[in-house]
Amino acid sequence: MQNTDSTAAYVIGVDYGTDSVRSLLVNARTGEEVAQAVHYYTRWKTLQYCNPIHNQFRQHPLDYIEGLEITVRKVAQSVPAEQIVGLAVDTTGSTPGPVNEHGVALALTPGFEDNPNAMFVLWKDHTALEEAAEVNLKARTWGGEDFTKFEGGIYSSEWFWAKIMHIVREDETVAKAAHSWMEHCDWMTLLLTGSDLAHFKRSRCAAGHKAMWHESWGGLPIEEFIVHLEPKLAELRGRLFQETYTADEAAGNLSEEWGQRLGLTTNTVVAVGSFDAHAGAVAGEIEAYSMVKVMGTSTCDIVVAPSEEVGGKLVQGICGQVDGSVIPGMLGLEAGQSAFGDLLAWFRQMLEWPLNNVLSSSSVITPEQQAALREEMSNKLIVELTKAAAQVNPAESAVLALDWVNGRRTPDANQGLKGAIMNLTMGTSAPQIFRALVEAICYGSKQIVERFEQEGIPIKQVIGIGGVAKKSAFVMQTLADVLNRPIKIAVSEQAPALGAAMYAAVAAGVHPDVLTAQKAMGSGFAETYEPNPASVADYQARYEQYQAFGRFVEDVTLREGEVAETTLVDEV
Ligand SMILES: Nc1ncnc2c1ncn2[C@@H]1O[C@H](COP(=O)(O)OP(=O)(O)O)[C@@H](O)[C@H]1O
Ligand SMILES: O=C(CO)[C@@H](O)[C@@H](O)COP(=O)(O)O
Repeated sequence: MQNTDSTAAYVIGVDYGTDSVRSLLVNARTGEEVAQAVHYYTRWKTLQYCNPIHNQFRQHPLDYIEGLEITVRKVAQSVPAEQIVGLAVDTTGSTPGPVNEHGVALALTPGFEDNPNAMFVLWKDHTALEEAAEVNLKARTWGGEDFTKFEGGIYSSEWFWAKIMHIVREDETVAKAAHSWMEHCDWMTLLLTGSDLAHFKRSRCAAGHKAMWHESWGGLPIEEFIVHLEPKLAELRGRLFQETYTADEAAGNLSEEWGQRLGLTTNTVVAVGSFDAHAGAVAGEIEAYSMVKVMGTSTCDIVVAPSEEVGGKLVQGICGQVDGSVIPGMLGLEAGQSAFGDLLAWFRQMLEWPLNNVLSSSSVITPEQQAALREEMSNKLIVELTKAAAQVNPAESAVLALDWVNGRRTPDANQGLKGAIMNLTMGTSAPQIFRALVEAICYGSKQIVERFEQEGIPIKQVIGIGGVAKKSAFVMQTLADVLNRPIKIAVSEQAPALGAAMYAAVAAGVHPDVLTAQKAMGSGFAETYEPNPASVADYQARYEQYQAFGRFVEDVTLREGEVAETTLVDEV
Protein backbone atom coordinates (compact mmCIF):
# COMPACT_ATOMS: atom_id res chain seq x y z
CA MET A 1 0.00 0.00 0.00
CA GLN A 2 1.36 3.41 -0.91
CA ASN A 3 2.48 5.52 2.07
CA THR A 4 1.69 8.77 0.29
CA ASP A 5 1.21 11.09 3.26
CA SER A 6 3.82 13.78 3.80
CA THR A 7 4.69 12.82 7.38
CA ALA A 8 8.30 12.14 8.23
CA ALA A 9 9.44 8.75 7.01
CA TYR A 10 12.86 7.26 7.62
CA VAL A 11 14.42 3.99 6.55
CA ILE A 12 17.52 2.08 7.61
CA GLY A 13 19.95 0.36 5.25
CA VAL A 14 22.17 -2.29 6.88
CA ASP A 15 25.25 -3.12 4.78
CA TYR A 16 27.26 -6.18 5.83
CA GLY A 17 30.72 -5.94 4.24
CA THR A 18 33.57 -8.37 4.65
CA ASP A 19 35.22 -6.71 7.64
CA SER A 20 32.40 -4.61 9.09
CA VAL A 21 28.69 -3.86 9.12
CA ARG A 22 27.48 -0.31 8.41
CA SER A 23 23.98 0.99 9.24
CA LEU A 24 22.61 4.17 7.71
CA LEU A 25 19.45 6.10 8.73
CA VAL A 26 18.04 7.88 5.68
CA ASN A 27 15.14 10.27 5.13
CA ALA A 28 13.00 8.16 2.78
CA ARG A 29 11.60 11.22 1.02
CA THR A 30 14.80 13.23 0.46
CA GLY A 31 17.67 10.75 0.80
CA GLU A 32 19.30 12.83 3.54
CA GLU A 33 21.76 10.58 5.40
CA VAL A 34 20.80 11.36 8.99
CA ALA A 35 23.08 8.99 10.94
CA GLN A 36 25.52 6.18 10.34
CA ALA A 37 27.32 3.62 12.49
CA VAL A 38 30.05 1.06 11.77
CA HIS A 39 30.99 -2.07 13.69
CA TYR A 40 34.03 -4.29 12.91
CA TYR A 41 33.24 -7.94 13.55
CA THR A 42 34.96 -9.11 16.76
CA ARG A 43 35.73 -12.74 15.88
CA TRP A 44 36.54 -11.99 12.21
CA LYS A 45 39.02 -9.29 13.28
CA THR A 46 41.36 -12.04 14.54
CA LEU A 47 40.38 -14.43 11.71
CA GLN A 48 38.91 -16.81 14.29
CA TYR A 49 37.51 -19.93 12.51
CA CYS A 50 39.60 -19.07 9.38
CA ASN A 51 42.61 -20.77 7.81
CA PRO A 52 43.88 -18.40 5.08
CA ILE A 53 46.63 -20.74 3.83
CA HIS A 54 43.85 -23.21 2.95
CA ASN A 55 41.52 -20.49 1.65
CA GLN A 56 39.10 -21.09 4.54
CA PHE A 57 37.17 -17.97 5.57
CA ARG A 58 34.19 -18.49 7.88
CA GLN A 59 32.15 -15.94 9.87
CA HIS A 60 30.22 -16.60 13.08
CA PRO A 61 26.57 -15.44 13.14
CA LEU A 62 27.20 -13.83 16.52
CA ASP A 63 29.44 -11.30 14.72
CA TYR A 64 26.47 -10.43 12.52
CA ILE A 65 23.96 -10.21 15.40
CA GLU A 66 26.23 -8.08 17.59
CA GLY A 67 26.94 -5.71 14.68
CA LEU A 68 23.24 -5.44 13.88
CA GLU A 69 22.25 -4.47 17.41
CA ILE A 70 25.14 -2.04 17.93
CA THR A 71 24.78 -0.15 14.65
CA VAL A 72 20.99 -0.11 14.23
CA ARG A 73 20.32 0.89 17.83
CA LYS A 74 22.82 3.73 17.41
CA VAL A 75 21.32 5.21 14.22
CA ALA A 76 17.71 4.60 15.32
CA GLN A 77 18.16 6.99 18.25
CA SER A 78 18.19 9.96 15.87
CA VAL A 79 14.44 10.03 15.15
CA PRO A 80 11.23 8.74 16.82
CA ALA A 81 10.96 4.96 16.31
CA GLU A 82 7.49 5.22 14.77
CA GLN A 83 8.93 7.33 11.93
CA ILE A 84 11.25 4.52 10.87
CA VAL A 85 9.02 2.76 8.38
CA GLY A 86 11.41 0.40 6.65
CA LEU A 87 14.67 -1.51 6.94
CA ALA A 88 16.63 -3.56 4.43
CA VAL A 89 19.76 -5.68 4.64
CA ASP A 90 22.43 -6.20 2.01
CA THR A 91 25.37 -8.54 2.58
CA THR A 92 28.30 -10.09 0.84
CA GLY A 93 27.63 -13.10 -1.33
CA SER A 94 27.71 -15.90 -1.87
CA THR A 95 27.98 -16.34 1.88
CA PRO A 96 25.71 -19.30 2.74
CA GLY A 97 25.23 -20.90 6.13
CA PRO A 98 23.38 -23.98 7.45
CA VAL A 99 20.22 -23.56 9.55
CA ASN A 100 18.00 -25.92 11.53
CA GLU A 101 14.28 -26.48 10.85
CA HIS A 102 13.43 -23.22 12.67
CA GLY A 103 15.89 -21.18 10.63
CA VAL A 104 18.35 -20.89 13.52
CA ALA A 105 21.94 -20.71 12.29
CA LEU A 106 23.62 -24.01 13.21
CA ALA A 107 26.53 -22.23 14.91
CA LEU A 108 24.01 -20.81 17.40
CA THR A 109 22.91 -24.30 18.45
CA PRO A 110 24.48 -26.64 21.06
CA GLY A 111 27.50 -28.57 19.82
CA PHE A 112 28.13 -26.37 16.78
CA GLU A 113 29.16 -23.10 18.50
CA ASP A 114 32.81 -23.40 17.44
CA ASN A 115 32.51 -25.53 14.30
CA PRO A 116 33.62 -23.49 11.24
CA ASN A 117 31.57 -25.82 9.00
CA ALA A 118 28.42 -24.72 10.87
CA MET A 119 29.11 -21.04 10.21
CA PHE A 120 28.64 -18.74 7.22
CA VAL A 121 31.05 -19.67 4.43
CA LEU A 122 32.25 -16.22 3.42
CA TRP A 123 32.24 -15.22 -0.26
CA LYS A 124 36.07 -15.34 -0.40
CA ASP A 125 36.29 -18.89 0.99
CA HIS A 126 37.72 -21.10 -1.77
CA THR A 127 37.71 -24.49 0.00
CA ALA A 128 35.23 -25.75 -2.63
CA LEU A 129 37.61 -25.62 -5.61
CA GLU A 130 37.16 -29.29 -6.48
CA GLU A 131 33.40 -29.12 -6.05
CA ALA A 132 33.20 -26.15 -8.42
CA ALA A 133 35.23 -28.08 -11.00
CA GLU A 134 32.74 -30.95 -10.62
CA VAL A 135 29.76 -28.66 -11.15
CA ASN A 136 31.30 -27.31 -14.34
CA LEU A 137 32.25 -30.71 -15.70
CA LYS A 138 28.92 -32.37 -14.85
CA ALA A 139 26.85 -29.39 -16.04
CA ARG A 140 28.25 -30.04 -19.52
CA THR A 141 28.33 -33.86 -19.49
CA TRP A 142 25.25 -35.04 -17.58
CA GLY A 143 23.01 -34.93 -20.66
CA GLY A 144 20.48 -32.41 -19.44
CA GLU A 145 20.16 -28.63 -19.16
CA ASP A 146 23.41 -26.69 -18.55
CA PHE A 147 22.30 -24.92 -15.37
CA THR A 148 25.44 -22.73 -15.41
CA LYS A 149 24.40 -20.95 -18.60
CA PHE A 150 22.91 -17.87 -16.90
CA GLU A 151 25.89 -17.75 -14.49
CA GLY A 152 28.42 -16.90 -17.17
CA GLY A 153 28.86 -20.57 -18.07
CA ILE A 154 31.44 -21.21 -15.33
CA TYR A 155 30.39 -22.03 -11.76
CA SER A 156 32.70 -20.65 -9.05
CA SER A 157 33.98 -22.12 -5.78
CA GLU A 158 32.76 -18.85 -4.23
CA TRP A 159 29.16 -19.81 -4.79
CA PHE A 160 26.25 -21.52 -3.03
CA TRP A 161 26.14 -25.10 -4.36
CA ALA A 162 29.90 -25.70 -4.48
CA LYS A 163 30.22 -24.59 -0.85
CA ILE A 164 27.31 -26.77 0.33
CA MET A 165 28.70 -29.78 -1.55
CA HIS A 166 32.06 -29.25 0.14
CA ILE A 167 30.68 -28.93 3.67
CA VAL A 168 28.32 -31.93 3.43
CA ARG A 169 31.29 -34.02 2.25
CA GLU A 170 33.62 -32.66 4.93
CA ASP A 171 31.33 -32.75 7.96
CA GLU A 172 28.65 -35.39 8.41
CA THR A 173 27.37 -33.84 11.65
CA VAL A 174 26.65 -30.54 9.90
CA ALA A 175 25.22 -32.33 6.86
CA LYS A 176 22.75 -34.18 9.10
CA ALA A 177 21.83 -31.20 11.28
CA ALA A 178 21.36 -28.73 8.40
CA HIS A 179 17.67 -28.60 7.58
CA SER A 180 18.36 -25.91 4.99
CA TRP A 181 21.03 -23.45 3.85
CA MET A 182 20.56 -19.69 3.59
CA GLU A 183 22.52 -16.84 2.07
CA HIS A 184 23.64 -14.32 4.71
CA CYS A 185 21.26 -11.66 3.30
CA ASP A 186 18.32 -14.05 3.63
CA TRP A 187 19.24 -15.25 7.10
CA MET A 188 19.40 -11.68 8.47
CA THR A 189 15.99 -10.93 6.98
CA LEU A 190 14.53 -14.15 8.42
CA LEU A 191 15.98 -13.29 11.84
CA LEU A 192 14.48 -9.80 11.80
CA THR A 193 11.01 -10.83 10.67
CA GLY A 194 10.76 -14.11 12.57
CA SER A 195 9.14 -15.57 9.46
CA ASP A 196 8.40 -19.25 9.02
CA LEU A 197 11.33 -20.76 7.12
CA ALA A 198 9.12 -22.78 4.79
CA HIS A 199 7.33 -19.66 3.53
CA PHE A 200 10.22 -17.21 3.72
CA LYS A 201 10.84 -14.88 0.76
CA ARG A 202 14.32 -15.68 -0.56
CA SER A 203 16.41 -13.15 -2.47
CA ARG A 204 16.25 -13.21 -6.31
CA CYS A 205 19.60 -11.39 -6.36
CA ALA A 206 21.35 -14.08 -4.30
CA ALA A 207 19.67 -17.12 -5.86
CA GLY A 208 19.99 -15.86 -9.43
CA HIS A 209 23.66 -14.92 -9.30
CA LYS A 210 25.00 -17.71 -7.09
CA ALA A 211 22.57 -20.69 -6.90
CA MET A 212 21.78 -21.26 -10.59
CA TRP A 213 18.16 -20.15 -10.00
CA HIS A 214 16.31 -19.26 -13.20
CA GLU A 215 12.64 -18.86 -14.10
CA SER A 216 13.04 -20.90 -17.32
CA TRP A 217 13.60 -24.13 -15.37
CA GLY A 218 11.16 -23.27 -12.60
CA GLY A 219 13.65 -22.09 -9.98
CA LEU A 220 16.65 -23.98 -8.63
CA PRO A 221 18.30 -26.68 -10.78
CA ILE A 222 16.17 -29.83 -10.86
CA GLU A 223 16.71 -32.49 -8.19
CA GLU A 224 18.08 -35.01 -10.73
CA PHE A 225 21.00 -32.70 -11.49
CA ILE A 226 21.65 -31.80 -7.84
CA VAL A 227 21.68 -35.50 -6.89
CA HIS A 228 24.01 -36.14 -9.86
CA LEU A 229 26.32 -33.54 -8.35
CA GLU A 230 26.20 -35.04 -4.87
CA PRO A 231 23.73 -37.73 -3.72
CA LYS A 232 23.95 -36.40 -0.15
CA LEU A 233 22.06 -33.29 -1.35
CA ALA A 234 18.94 -35.25 -2.35
CA GLU A 235 16.83 -34.42 0.72
CA LEU A 236 18.19 -30.90 1.12
CA ARG A 237 17.13 -29.93 -2.41
CA GLY A 238 13.49 -30.57 -1.52
CA ARG A 239 13.73 -28.41 1.61
CA LEU A 240 15.26 -25.38 -0.08
CA PHE A 241 13.02 -23.11 -2.16
CA GLN A 242 11.57 -22.42 -5.60
CA GLU A 243 10.21 -18.87 -5.58
CA THR A 244 12.45 -15.83 -5.24
CA TYR A 245 11.64 -12.17 -4.72
CA THR A 246 13.22 -8.87 -5.71
CA ALA A 247 14.63 -6.54 -3.05
CA ASP A 248 11.88 -3.93 -3.46
CA GLU A 249 9.37 -6.37 -1.98
CA ALA A 250 8.46 -6.69 1.70
CA ALA A 251 9.65 -9.90 3.38
CA GLY A 252 7.60 -9.10 6.46
CA ASN A 253 7.55 -6.74 9.43
CA LEU A 254 10.08 -6.46 12.24
CA SER A 255 9.25 -9.04 14.92
CA GLU A 256 8.32 -8.01 18.47
CA GLU A 257 11.68 -9.32 19.75
CA TRP A 258 13.76 -7.45 17.20
CA GLY A 259 11.70 -4.31 17.51
CA GLN A 260 12.67 -4.22 21.17
CA ARG A 261 16.29 -5.23 20.60
CA LEU A 262 16.78 -2.53 17.96
CA GLY A 263 14.66 0.25 19.47
CA LEU A 264 12.20 0.08 16.56
CA THR A 265 8.53 -0.92 16.19
CA THR A 266 6.75 -3.79 14.50
CA ASN A 267 5.44 -1.24 11.98
CA THR A 268 8.90 -1.26 10.40
CA VAL A 269 8.69 -3.18 7.11
CA VAL A 270 11.70 -5.40 6.32
CA ALA A 271 12.55 -5.72 2.63
CA VAL A 272 13.74 -8.88 0.89
CA GLY A 273 17.54 -9.18 1.14
CA SER A 274 20.09 -8.33 -1.53
CA PHE A 275 23.84 -8.38 -2.14
CA ASP A 276 26.00 -5.39 -1.25
CA ALA A 277 27.15 -4.69 -4.78
CA HIS A 278 23.67 -4.72 -6.25
CA ALA A 279 22.28 -2.43 -3.55
CA GLY A 280 25.33 -0.22 -4.00
CA ALA A 281 24.67 0.03 -7.73
CA VAL A 282 21.18 1.40 -7.05
CA ALA A 283 22.68 4.11 -4.82
CA GLY A 284 25.33 4.70 -7.48
CA GLU A 285 22.42 5.79 -9.68
CA ILE A 286 22.97 2.98 -12.14
CA GLU A 287 21.16 3.21 -15.46
CA ALA A 288 21.11 1.10 -18.61
CA TYR A 289 24.64 0.17 -19.75
CA SER A 290 26.35 2.04 -16.89
CA MET A 291 28.88 -0.01 -14.94
CA VAL A 292 28.93 0.61 -11.21
CA LYS A 293 32.23 -0.63 -9.75
CA VAL A 294 31.87 -1.46 -6.06
CA MET A 295 35.49 -1.25 -4.96
CA GLY A 296 36.22 -2.69 -1.52
CA THR A 297 38.19 -5.74 -0.44
CA SER A 298 37.04 -7.16 -3.75
CA THR A 299 35.21 -5.52 -6.62
CA CYS A 300 31.85 -6.18 -8.05
CA ASP A 301 31.02 -4.67 -11.42
CA ILE A 302 27.29 -4.25 -11.86
CA VAL A 303 25.57 -3.47 -15.16
CA VAL A 304 21.86 -3.27 -15.93
CA ALA A 305 20.22 -3.54 -19.35
CA PRO A 306 16.67 -3.74 -20.68
CA SER A 307 15.91 -7.49 -20.76
CA GLU A 308 14.36 -7.22 -24.22
CA GLU A 309 17.57 -5.69 -25.64
CA VAL A 310 19.75 -8.49 -24.28
CA GLY A 311 17.22 -11.05 -25.47
CA GLY A 312 18.58 -14.59 -25.55
CA LYS A 313 22.24 -13.52 -25.40
CA LEU A 314 24.23 -15.48 -22.83
CA VAL A 315 27.12 -13.33 -21.60
CA GLN A 316 30.10 -15.63 -21.12
CA GLY A 317 32.52 -15.58 -18.20
CA ILE A 318 30.71 -13.19 -15.85
CA CYS A 319 28.92 -13.77 -12.52
CA GLY A 320 25.52 -14.14 -14.05
CA GLN A 321 22.67 -12.30 -15.69
CA VAL A 322 19.53 -12.18 -13.53
CA ASP A 323 16.16 -10.57 -14.16
CA GLY A 324 15.46 -8.07 -11.38
CA SER A 325 18.66 -8.62 -9.36
CA VAL A 326 19.39 -4.87 -9.24
CA ILE A 327 16.39 -2.96 -10.61
CA PRO A 328 13.16 -4.95 -10.89
CA GLY A 329 12.14 -5.14 -14.54
CA MET A 330 15.71 -4.88 -15.83
CA LEU A 331 18.40 -7.50 -16.31
CA GLY A 332 21.20 -7.35 -13.74
CA LEU A 333 24.66 -8.43 -14.89
CA GLU A 334 27.55 -8.98 -12.46
CA ALA A 335 31.29 -9.40 -12.80
CA GLY A 336 34.15 -8.55 -10.49
CA GLN A 337 37.56 -9.30 -9.03
CA SER A 338 38.11 -11.51 -6.00
CA ALA A 339 40.82 -9.19 -4.73
CA PHE A 340 40.91 -5.43 -5.14
CA GLY A 341 41.65 -3.58 -1.90
CA ASP A 342 42.56 -6.97 -0.49
CA LEU A 343 45.61 -7.17 -2.79
CA LEU A 344 46.88 -3.96 -1.22
CA ALA A 345 45.95 -5.23 2.27
CA TRP A 346 47.93 -8.40 1.56
CA PHE A 347 51.05 -6.33 0.78
CA ARG A 348 50.53 -4.23 3.90
CA GLN A 349 50.31 -7.41 5.99
CA MET A 350 53.56 -8.62 4.41
CA LEU A 351 55.32 -5.40 5.39
CA GLU A 352 53.88 -5.58 8.90
CA TRP A 353 55.49 -8.96 9.58
CA PRO A 354 58.48 -7.56 11.54
CA LEU A 355 56.14 -5.32 13.53
CA ASN A 356 54.06 -8.34 14.55
CA ASN A 357 56.85 -10.90 14.91
CA VAL A 358 60.15 -9.19 15.75
CA LEU A 359 59.26 -5.98 17.56
CA SER A 360 57.98 -7.91 20.59
CA SER A 361 61.55 -9.11 21.27
CA SER A 362 62.82 -5.56 21.34
CA SER A 363 64.22 -4.21 24.57
CA VAL A 364 64.33 -0.72 23.15
CA ILE A 365 60.63 0.10 23.50
CA THR A 366 58.00 -1.07 25.97
CA PRO A 367 55.15 -3.46 25.07
CA GLU A 368 52.74 -0.51 25.28
CA GLN A 369 54.87 1.47 22.83
CA GLN A 370 55.11 -1.60 20.59
CA ALA A 371 51.31 -1.91 20.48
CA ALA A 372 50.94 1.80 19.77
CA LEU A 373 53.54 1.59 17.01
CA ARG A 374 51.80 -1.40 15.40
CA GLU A 375 48.44 0.42 15.45
CA GLU A 376 49.93 3.59 14.02
CA MET A 377 51.87 1.79 11.29
CA SER A 378 48.85 -0.30 10.28
CA ASN A 379 46.75 2.81 9.82
CA LYS A 380 49.42 4.78 7.96
CA LEU A 381 51.16 2.17 5.81
CA ILE A 382 48.83 2.13 2.78
CA VAL A 383 48.53 5.93 2.77
CA GLU A 384 52.32 6.41 2.91
CA LEU A 385 52.91 3.69 0.30
CA THR A 386 50.37 5.45 -1.92
CA LYS A 387 52.20 8.77 -1.65
CA ALA A 388 55.53 7.13 -2.51
CA ALA A 389 54.02 5.03 -5.31
CA ALA A 390 52.59 8.15 -6.92
CA GLN A 391 56.16 9.50 -7.15
CA VAL A 392 57.53 6.40 -8.88
CA ASN A 393 58.57 7.08 -12.46
CA PRO A 394 56.91 4.27 -14.45
CA ALA A 395 59.81 4.37 -16.88
CA GLU A 396 62.16 3.38 -14.05
CA SER A 397 60.15 0.43 -12.79
CA ALA A 398 59.18 -2.57 -14.94
CA VAL A 399 57.65 -4.41 -12.00
CA LEU A 400 54.48 -6.15 -13.22
CA ALA A 401 51.91 -8.01 -11.10
CA LEU A 402 48.77 -10.08 -11.51
CA ASP A 403 45.74 -9.39 -9.29
CA TRP A 404 44.92 -13.09 -8.77
CA VAL A 405 46.07 -13.33 -5.14
CA ASN A 406 42.59 -14.70 -4.34
CA GLY A 407 41.99 -16.37 -7.68
CA ARG A 408 40.32 -14.84 -10.74
CA ARG A 409 36.60 -14.26 -10.44
CA THR A 410 35.98 -12.80 -13.93
CA PRO A 411 36.36 -12.87 -16.80
CA ASP A 412 36.17 -16.70 -16.78
CA ALA A 413 36.23 -17.76 -13.13
CA ASN A 414 39.28 -19.74 -12.11
CA GLN A 415 39.75 -19.55 -8.37
CA GLY A 416 42.67 -21.95 -8.62
CA LEU A 417 44.85 -19.21 -10.10
CA LYS A 418 47.28 -17.36 -7.83
CA GLY A 419 49.03 -14.03 -7.81
CA ALA A 420 52.41 -13.34 -9.36
CA ILE A 421 54.95 -10.52 -9.64
CA MET A 422 57.73 -10.24 -12.25
CA ASN A 423 60.64 -7.95 -13.23
CA LEU A 424 62.00 -7.63 -9.70
CA THR A 425 65.59 -6.36 -9.39
CA MET A 426 67.98 -5.56 -6.57
CA GLY A 427 66.77 -2.00 -6.89
CA THR A 428 63.06 -2.74 -6.63
CA SER A 429 61.42 -0.83 -3.75
CA ALA A 430 58.22 -1.36 -1.75
CA PRO A 431 56.54 1.66 -3.42
CA GLN A 432 57.40 0.22 -6.85
CA ILE A 433 55.79 -3.11 -5.92
CA PHE A 434 52.78 -1.30 -4.40
CA ARG A 435 52.40 0.67 -7.63
CA ALA A 436 52.53 -2.56 -9.63
CA LEU A 437 49.76 -3.99 -7.43
CA VAL A 438 47.62 -0.89 -7.99
CA GLU A 439 48.16 -1.22 -11.73
CA ALA A 440 47.30 -4.94 -11.56
CA ILE A 441 43.88 -4.38 -9.97
CA CYS A 442 43.19 -1.76 -12.63
CA TYR A 443 44.30 -4.09 -15.47
CA GLY A 444 42.00 -6.76 -14.03
CA SER A 445 39.17 -4.21 -14.19
CA LYS A 446 40.02 -3.45 -17.82
CA GLN A 447 39.77 -7.14 -18.72
CA ILE A 448 36.18 -7.09 -17.40
CA VAL A 449 35.09 -3.97 -19.29
CA GLU A 450 36.53 -5.48 -22.47
CA ARG A 451 34.70 -8.76 -21.85
CA PHE A 452 31.31 -7.02 -21.56
CA GLU A 453 31.94 -5.11 -24.79
CA GLN A 454 33.20 -8.25 -26.59
CA GLU A 455 29.98 -9.98 -25.51
CA GLY A 456 27.84 -7.20 -26.97
CA ILE A 457 27.06 -5.33 -23.77
CA PRO A 458 28.26 -1.73 -24.30
CA ILE A 459 29.59 0.11 -21.24
CA LYS A 460 28.55 3.75 -21.57
CA GLN A 461 29.99 5.08 -18.31
CA VAL A 462 31.86 3.86 -15.22
CA ILE A 463 30.76 4.87 -11.71
CA GLY A 464 32.88 4.13 -8.62
CA ILE A 465 31.58 3.45 -5.11
CA GLY A 466 32.94 1.59 -2.05
CA GLY A 467 35.79 2.01 0.35
CA VAL A 468 38.63 2.21 -2.14
CA ALA A 469 36.71 4.61 -4.42
CA LYS A 470 36.34 7.02 -1.50
CA LYS A 471 39.75 6.52 0.12
CA SER A 472 42.26 6.40 -2.72
CA ALA A 473 42.48 9.11 -5.37
CA PHE A 474 45.65 7.39 -6.64
CA VAL A 475 43.86 4.12 -7.38
CA MET A 476 40.96 5.97 -9.00
CA GLN A 477 43.22 8.10 -11.22
CA THR A 478 45.20 5.02 -12.23
CA LEU A 479 41.92 3.26 -13.06
CA ALA A 480 40.76 6.19 -15.21
CA ASP A 481 44.11 6.16 -17.06
CA VAL A 482 44.11 2.37 -17.55
CA LEU A 483 40.47 2.25 -18.72
CA ASN A 484 40.94 5.51 -20.65
CA ARG A 485 37.50 6.44 -19.36
CA PRO A 486 36.19 8.98 -16.81
CA ILE A 487 35.35 7.46 -13.40
CA LYS A 488 32.44 9.20 -11.61
CA ILE A 489 32.56 8.79 -7.82
CA ALA A 490 29.27 8.74 -5.91
CA VAL A 491 28.87 11.18 -3.01
CA SER A 492 27.70 8.62 -0.45
CA GLU A 493 30.35 7.10 1.79
CA GLN A 494 27.96 4.19 2.39
CA ALA A 495 26.49 3.51 -1.05
CA PRO A 496 25.42 -0.13 -0.45
CA ALA A 497 23.61 0.92 2.75
CA LEU A 498 21.97 3.82 0.87
CA GLY A 499 20.88 1.43 -1.86
CA ALA A 500 19.41 -0.91 0.75
CA ALA A 501 17.59 2.09 2.22
CA MET A 502 16.13 2.78 -1.23
CA TYR A 503 14.88 -0.80 -1.44
CA ALA A 504 13.40 -0.40 2.07
CA ALA A 505 11.59 2.80 1.05
CA VAL A 506 9.88 0.97 -1.82
CA ALA A 507 9.02 -2.06 0.33
CA ALA A 508 7.51 0.28 2.93
CA GLY A 509 5.40 2.03 0.26
CA VAL A 510 7.06 5.46 0.43
CA HIS A 511 8.01 5.20 -3.27
CA PRO A 512 6.22 3.19 -5.98
CA ASP A 513 9.38 1.65 -7.45
CA VAL A 514 13.17 1.57 -7.27
CA LEU A 515 13.79 4.09 -10.06
CA THR A 516 11.55 6.63 -8.29
CA ALA A 517 13.30 5.95 -4.97
CA GLN A 518 16.69 6.29 -6.69
CA LYS A 519 15.74 9.71 -8.08
CA ALA A 520 14.25 10.95 -4.78
CA MET A 521 16.97 9.58 -2.47
CA GLY A 522 20.11 9.64 -4.63
CA SER A 523 22.92 11.99 -3.59
CA GLY A 524 24.72 12.38 -6.92
CA PHE A 525 28.42 12.38 -7.65
CA ALA A 526 31.32 13.96 -5.77
CA GLU A 527 34.06 14.05 -8.37
CA THR A 528 35.08 12.61 -11.71
CA TYR A 529 38.57 11.28 -12.48
CA GLU A 530 39.41 12.07 -16.11
CA PRO A 531 42.01 9.94 -17.96
CA ASN A 532 45.39 11.61 -18.36
CA PRO A 533 46.26 11.27 -22.07
CA ALA A 534 49.99 11.31 -21.30
CA SER A 535 49.62 8.12 -19.23
CA VAL A 536 47.09 6.23 -21.34
CA ALA A 537 49.54 4.96 -23.97
CA ASP A 538 52.07 3.76 -21.37
CA TYR A 539 49.41 1.87 -19.47
CA GLN A 540 48.05 0.32 -22.67
CA ALA A 541 51.50 -1.12 -23.40
CA ARG A 542 51.86 -2.44 -19.88
CA TYR A 543 48.31 -3.83 -20.00
CA GLU A 544 49.35 -5.96 -22.98
CA GLN A 545 52.31 -7.22 -20.91
CA TYR A 546 49.86 -7.98 -18.05
CA GLN A 547 47.72 -10.02 -20.44
CA ALA A 548 50.74 -11.97 -21.70
CA PHE A 549 51.93 -12.57 -18.12
CA GLY A 550 48.44 -13.78 -17.22
CA ARG A 551 48.31 -16.21 -20.14
CA PHE A 552 51.68 -17.61 -19.09
CA VAL A 553 50.68 -18.08 -15.44
CA GLU A 554 47.30 -19.58 -16.36
CA ASP A 555 48.97 -21.98 -18.79
CA VAL A 556 51.40 -23.17 -16.13
CA THR A 557 48.61 -23.46 -13.55
CA LEU A 558 46.29 -25.34 -15.90
CA ARG A 559 49.07 -27.80 -16.71
CA GLU A 560 49.36 -28.46 -12.96
CA GLY A 561 45.56 -28.46 -12.55
CA GLU A 562 44.81 -30.63 -15.62
CA VAL A 563 45.41 -33.84 -13.67
CA ALA A 564 42.52 -32.95 -11.35
CA GLU A 565 40.25 -32.30 -14.32
CA THR A 566 41.30 -35.61 -15.98
CA THR A 567 40.67 -37.44 -12.72
CA LEU A 568 37.16 -35.97 -12.59
CA VAL A 569 36.42 -37.18 -16.13
CA ASP A 570 37.43 -40.72 -15.12
CA GLU A 571 34.99 -40.53 -12.17
CA VAL A 572 32.00 -39.32 -14.23
N1 LIG B 1 43.83 4.47 1.41
C1 LIG B 1 43.52 3.31 0.83
N2 LIG B 1 43.98 3.03 -0.41
C2 LIG B 1 43.67 1.87 -1.01
N3 LIG B 1 42.88 0.89 -0.45
C3 LIG B 1 42.41 1.13 0.79
C4 LIG B 1 42.69 2.34 1.50
N4 LIG B 1 42.07 2.25 2.73
C5 LIG B 1 41.44 1.05 2.78
N5 LIG B 1 41.64 0.38 1.63
C6 LIG B 1 41.11 -0.94 1.27
O1 LIG B 1 39.68 -0.89 1.28
C7 LIG B 1 39.19 -2.23 1.50
C8 LIG B 1 37.95 -2.16 2.39
O2 LIG B 1 36.93 -1.61 1.59
P1 LIG B 1 35.46 -1.32 2.21
O3 LIG B 1 34.58 -0.97 1.08
O4 LIG B 1 35.64 -0.35 3.34
O5 LIG B 1 35.09 -2.71 2.90
P2 LIG B 1 34.24 -3.96 2.31
O6 LIG B 1 34.95 -4.42 1.09
O7 LIG B 1 34.30 -4.95 3.44
O8 LIG B 1 32.85 -3.46 2.03
C9 LIG B 1 40.32 -3.02 2.14
O9 LIG B 1 40.75 -4.06 1.26
C10 LIG B 1 41.46 -2.01 2.30
O10 LIG B 1 42.72 -2.60 1.99
O1 LIG C 1 30.48 -10.92 -4.72
C1 LIG C 1 29.82 -10.13 -4.08
C2 LIG C 1 28.39 -9.87 -4.40
O2 LIG C 1 27.97 -10.68 -5.50
C3 LIG C 1 30.39 -9.34 -2.91
O3 LIG C 1 29.54 -9.50 -1.82
C4 LIG C 1 31.80 -9.80 -2.55
O4 LIG C 1 32.64 -9.52 -3.64
C5 LIG C 1 32.29 -9.10 -1.30
O5 LIG C 1 32.24 -7.72 -1.50
P1 LIG C 1 33.12 -6.71 -0.57
O6 LIG C 1 34.53 -6.81 -1.07
O7 LIG C 1 33.00 -7.17 0.85
O8 LIG C 1 32.51 -5.37 -0.80
